[in-house]
Amino acid sequence: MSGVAFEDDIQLERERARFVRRRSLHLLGSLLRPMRWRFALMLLLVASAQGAKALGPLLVASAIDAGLPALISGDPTRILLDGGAYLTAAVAGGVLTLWFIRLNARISQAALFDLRKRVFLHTQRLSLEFHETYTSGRIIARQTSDLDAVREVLDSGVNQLLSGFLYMAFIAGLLFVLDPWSGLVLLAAAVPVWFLTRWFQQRSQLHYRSTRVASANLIVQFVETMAGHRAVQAFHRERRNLDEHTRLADEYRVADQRAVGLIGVYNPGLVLIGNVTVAALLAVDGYRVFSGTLAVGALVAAVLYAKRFFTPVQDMAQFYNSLQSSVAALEKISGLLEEQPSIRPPRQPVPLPRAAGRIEFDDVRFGYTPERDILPHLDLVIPAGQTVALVGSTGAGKSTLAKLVARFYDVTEGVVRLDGVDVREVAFADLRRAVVMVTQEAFLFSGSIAENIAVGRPEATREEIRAAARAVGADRFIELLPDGYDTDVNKRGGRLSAGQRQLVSFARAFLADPAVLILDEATSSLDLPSEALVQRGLARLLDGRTAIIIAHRLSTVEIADRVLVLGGGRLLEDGSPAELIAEGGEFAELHAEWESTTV
Ligand SMILES: Nc1ncnc2c1ncn2[C@@H]1O[C@H](COP(=O)(O)OP(=O)(O)OP(=O)(O)O)[C@@H](O)[C@H]1O
Repeated sequence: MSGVAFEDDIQLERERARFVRRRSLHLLGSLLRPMRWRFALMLLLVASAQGAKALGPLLVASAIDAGLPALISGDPTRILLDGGAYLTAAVAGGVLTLWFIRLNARISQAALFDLRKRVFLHTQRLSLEFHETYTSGRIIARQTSDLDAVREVLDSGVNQLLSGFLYMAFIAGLLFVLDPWSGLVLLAAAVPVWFLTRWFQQRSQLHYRSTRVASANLIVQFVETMAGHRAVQAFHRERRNLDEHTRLADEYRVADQRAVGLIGVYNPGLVLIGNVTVAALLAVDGYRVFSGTLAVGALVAAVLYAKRFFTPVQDMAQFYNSLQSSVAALEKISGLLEEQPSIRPPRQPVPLPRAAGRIEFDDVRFGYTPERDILPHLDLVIPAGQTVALVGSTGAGKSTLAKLVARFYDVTEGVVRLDGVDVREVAFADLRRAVVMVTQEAFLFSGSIAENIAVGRPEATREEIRAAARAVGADRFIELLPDGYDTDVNKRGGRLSAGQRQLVSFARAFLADPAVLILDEATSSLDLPSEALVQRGLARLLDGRTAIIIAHRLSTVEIADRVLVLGGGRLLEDGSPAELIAEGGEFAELHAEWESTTV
């Protein structure tokens, strides 16, 4: 399994390329399998339509060589039959084509619908660890441009490629039946076409891979700039971002230009080979007609076939680029789908329907990467109902410790327990109910305030939502909003301040009513009235549950039962705020510092 590991590589080594190809085909197969009978019917329709279309020149030859002489000697039957057959074949070809295009659209749209859903479901399932490194820009590229590339091929792939291929096969076959010598001339022309196509294939595959990588890089940079536009403006990064964007856009331009440039060689090459073939046929067959070994009708049919033979090649070549980008897209999507969540649900979950909230770190060691331990060794017990403030310098490992309790990551060694049960053995649903993490950003989803609070417990009634808001003191500002609880948070007038967002996220957590609450306190300083409001809301939220607060404020530390000072991933101090101040260690210093800045 390699997942998304090699998705930026332009040139894959042989073994890996084969693996990636197989993975894409497997994905395609799994998408089409449920519709295999419909797919088979479509193939049959495509084949029949092409067969009917290819009959034309043969009937023309028969009309000229047999029908015309019979007509001249007074018998119109043969030529009428040939004309009728020609008409029937043309109508049948048209009707069958219409039918298979419609069927193709149904099949391809159903497959895409399935794929779109799978990609969404899967990315949602992947663990935080994956999302932290893969970036949302890439996910967006997978969901948008890559799915579009796959759509293009599924929509017209069978139509262009398969029908083109079958048409050529029928033409070659019929020409051999009609006149093997002409068939041989056509076959000889296929040799340079084959070499030219191989050349084109190999180059365009490389170029198309680079265009996909370049387009994904562009999207990543764009999303990052837009998502961080506040920081961009605050730090006047516009110029630098523009330079970066220009560089990436230029890479994209160059890559695309190279890819398109290939068609400029390939297409005229094909046209040339086609024309030379027609000229060769005219020369060879013309001589044979002259010497009486070939009928005129056969010559006409051979020329018609030769001209028609190369028409689909051009279409197929044009289409080859879309196919390449679609193959590259499918390779990436299949890689993404191959990624496994690093946090796995337990095989035999221990039920924990109503946790009390006792947390225990037993001999825990943890690092995000094998090279570096963030928490080298931690033993810690937090009794149920205790409010713990985590303090420490930046990068000390406070968020990391909190993430281990919520099982966003698994420990490298040792055990984290909730109510005595290893968190790795608790069913996801129970763990998510028992442990809720309120992050600094206080993320709001699009929708109303009420819907945003209900995220904590989707089945909550309006009264329960109001009660939660009331409990944390969010009701007053909500009722003053234009539409109260129904105010859309993304509309003007519904835009909330940092403090208000915090209160909404508290109400959400209150409604969820977890046994353990983890709170990454916002570092941004609120003004004093908001801070007082948020602190009151917080106090009500904490009541009766275990809480771990990554604290950045004096007022928060003061409501904690216990303070843990973390430094370099180790517990440096542990005690009640009063005890630690009396001891005069690091916390006492920090406390004094906070006190001096808040007055
Ligand atoms: N996803 C990650 N992958 C790799 N390293 C990480 C990851 N997240 C954090 N780290 C590293 O782990 C260390 C501890 O980070 P953590 O976020 O736990 O610190 P913190 O004490 O919460 O800091 P802050 O107060 O600044 O939020 C840091 O050195 C950081 O670089």
